[in-house]
Amino acid sequence: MKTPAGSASAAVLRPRRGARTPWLDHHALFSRFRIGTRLAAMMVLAGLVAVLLAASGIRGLADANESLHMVYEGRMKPVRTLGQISHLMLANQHQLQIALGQTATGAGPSAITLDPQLALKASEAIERNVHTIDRLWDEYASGPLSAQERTLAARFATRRNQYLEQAVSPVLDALRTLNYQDTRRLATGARTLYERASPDIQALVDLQFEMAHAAYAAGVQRYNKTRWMAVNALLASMAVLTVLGVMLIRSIVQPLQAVKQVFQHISDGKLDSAIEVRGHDEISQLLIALREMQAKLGANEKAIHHLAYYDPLTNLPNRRLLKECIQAALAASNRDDHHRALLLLDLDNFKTINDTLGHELGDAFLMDTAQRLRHAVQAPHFVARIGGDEFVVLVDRLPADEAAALEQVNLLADQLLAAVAGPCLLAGQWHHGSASIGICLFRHHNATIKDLLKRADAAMYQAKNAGRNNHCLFDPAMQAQLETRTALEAALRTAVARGQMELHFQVQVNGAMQATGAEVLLRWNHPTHGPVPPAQFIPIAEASGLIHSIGAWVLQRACAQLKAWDGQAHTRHLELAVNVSAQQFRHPDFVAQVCDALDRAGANPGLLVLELTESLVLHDIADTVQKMLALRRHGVRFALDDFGTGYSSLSHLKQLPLHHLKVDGCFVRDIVTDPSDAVIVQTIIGMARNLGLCVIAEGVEAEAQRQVLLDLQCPVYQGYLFSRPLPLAQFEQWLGMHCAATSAACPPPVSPTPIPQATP
Ligand SMILES: Nc1nc2c(ncn2[C@@H]2O[C@H](COP(=O)(O)OP(=O)(O)OP(=O)(O)O)[C@@H](O)[C@H]2O)c(=O)[nH]1
Repeated sequence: MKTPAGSASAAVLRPRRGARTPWLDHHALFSRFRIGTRLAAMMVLAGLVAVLLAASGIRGLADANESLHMVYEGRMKPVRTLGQISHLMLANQHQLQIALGQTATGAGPSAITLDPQLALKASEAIERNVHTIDRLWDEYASGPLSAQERTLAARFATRRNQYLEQAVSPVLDALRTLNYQDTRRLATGARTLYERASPDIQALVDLQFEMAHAAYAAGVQRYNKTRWMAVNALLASMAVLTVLGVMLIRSIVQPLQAVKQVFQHISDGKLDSAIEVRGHDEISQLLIALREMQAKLGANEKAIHHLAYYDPLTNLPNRRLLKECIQAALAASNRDDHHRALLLLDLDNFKTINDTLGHELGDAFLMDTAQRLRHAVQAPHFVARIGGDEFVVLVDRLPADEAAALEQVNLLADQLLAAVAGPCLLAGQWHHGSASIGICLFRHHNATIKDLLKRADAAMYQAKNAGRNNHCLFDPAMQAQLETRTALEAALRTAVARGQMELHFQVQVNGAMQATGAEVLLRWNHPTHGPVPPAQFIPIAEASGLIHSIGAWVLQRACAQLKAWDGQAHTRHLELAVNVSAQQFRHPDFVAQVCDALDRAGANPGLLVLELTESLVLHDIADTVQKMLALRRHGVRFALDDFGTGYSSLSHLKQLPLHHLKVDGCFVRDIVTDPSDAVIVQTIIGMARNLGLCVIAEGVEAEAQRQVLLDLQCPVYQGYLFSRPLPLAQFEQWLGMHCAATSAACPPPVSPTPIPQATP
């Protein structure tokens, strides 16, 4: 039997309280959402992070661009402008030097004049430069200036105005008048004013460089800050995304591993794992489906186990489970000194309940009996139904002392018999059952399961033979009987082929002592055991299934005999009655078997009488009638054997296509002395007459019995008074001696006569 799955498996799938694994908590959080939703959320989050990082990068680039712009536009352009102004002022000095370089000589020192062309050119260039300086300065001064710049610019503007007004304007006049001396003097003054203004403009330029450097440093700082923020944001978002990603992956992978584990448990046959579902996602739904599947598989396995190990009718353990328990008891008996016992309980005459009340009530009786046995047998003992009306009780842990063990087991057997004997209401009537119990004690693993069951079976048969409703202990002598039975079964298999089987014939005569037929009786002459009684070998043949081949052989021989007698005048009228066992009759091929035997022999079917017992006929009345009618259509006749001992009802009799009723010998035995037997026989004869049946009285052993039967107008007799069953040759001899040349078929029924007074 399967043991329940270990708690380890449950622990894997359902962590202990307070020791919950982290993934399950993540799972609890995550599994509230579907996996698709989780993945989409993760992607959106990653997208957002990417957008934020890109935005901060773009912003950093914009800041850097702004810094560059500031350096160029704000500082480099003024530097160039101021440089141009300085350059133009220097260029003016240069023009003056050129103009002073070529002179014309007049009378006296004051007669020296400037070259008109060069003077003109210089004055025009200086004028242009002055205009350009004005424009550039206006351009510079109109731009955004810092306070320091404004201070420096104001100083430079003063110097420039001095330069223009005190130097440039007079010098232009001197140039136009070509006055060398004035031009030379004013040029020197202009240089002085230029040199005074030049440091101011240089200070302005230096300031621009300082401010450009400061703007550059601010740009670098902003760049570093942006880079720091970007890198940190990237690292932080990567860390967050990694943690979330790992949690997301674990929230999917680990539950999937749990699913895999559930599958593993299921494939290992552990179907009671606790599967905890804590979310609503796809895996949770899968786990729910798995839990349902596991529950269904568990239920199916239980059902299969129950079907395999329990009897569906009584719900008691069946033979298979019993064998496993006996095996365990045998193993345990190896380790201790306890006695143990098997009690095989077979209900007495249970077939009769089936036959008379029907199978349904038979089933009800079995269920009721099972219930009683269940109550009578307490743990550690064990009761099982092993088939039909057979139950086995395994008694565990009896005392080591044999006498004490026997005492206990006998007590239990008495209790079981009392339990079976309790009243049971069947079809409105109280029924008291009884049983026969075979007991077999064992210890120290001294037998196999088969041995033990065989021993209990042998003891049970002993109890049956001892009159039923009792129990019997197996003893080794029974073992010998068992072995004999086994040996007989082996010998029986080859008995027909070896010519050990023989038919004997017991004559049946009419009132005029004329032979009307014979009953065929099978005899087995065993080479070493001698003649084996039918009561001994027929049950073996039935139990082993050999009855089919033996029965077929008997039919073939009987038909061959009918054919043989057909050729002689004094035997051609004789009927041959063949006993048919229940197993043989129930075989689906029985009708074909009989027809085949008749056809092969070419015998007259009207002379073949098949003898059926009441219990056989009533077992399955519909099947019986169907088979009898099929054979009847071929001309075969039927006799109801042992009539009066069973439970045939008139309604059953009416349905059966019978030809003979055989009155059981037990009514004939005391017919002379017991008026009730005479009344019974007379009633049977009267009834048979009314039903158109021929009566044959069995067991007629005395002339007085024959006389009474004759008075009762019994038409046919059989018994030792006329002849014992004889081998063929002696039977034919008997026929020759007693009724040669006489012909007598079973006479028609006659009207009943009053019952004669029995003589004491
Ligand atoms: N109702 C019913 N009958 C069953 C079931 N299984 C077997 N049987 C019948 O039980 C009967 C067993 O009969 P036996 O034990 O051979 O004979 P018996 O009449 O009990 O006679 P003894 O055992 O010799 O006292 C047979 O007729 C079977 O057909 C079952 O499940 N339900």
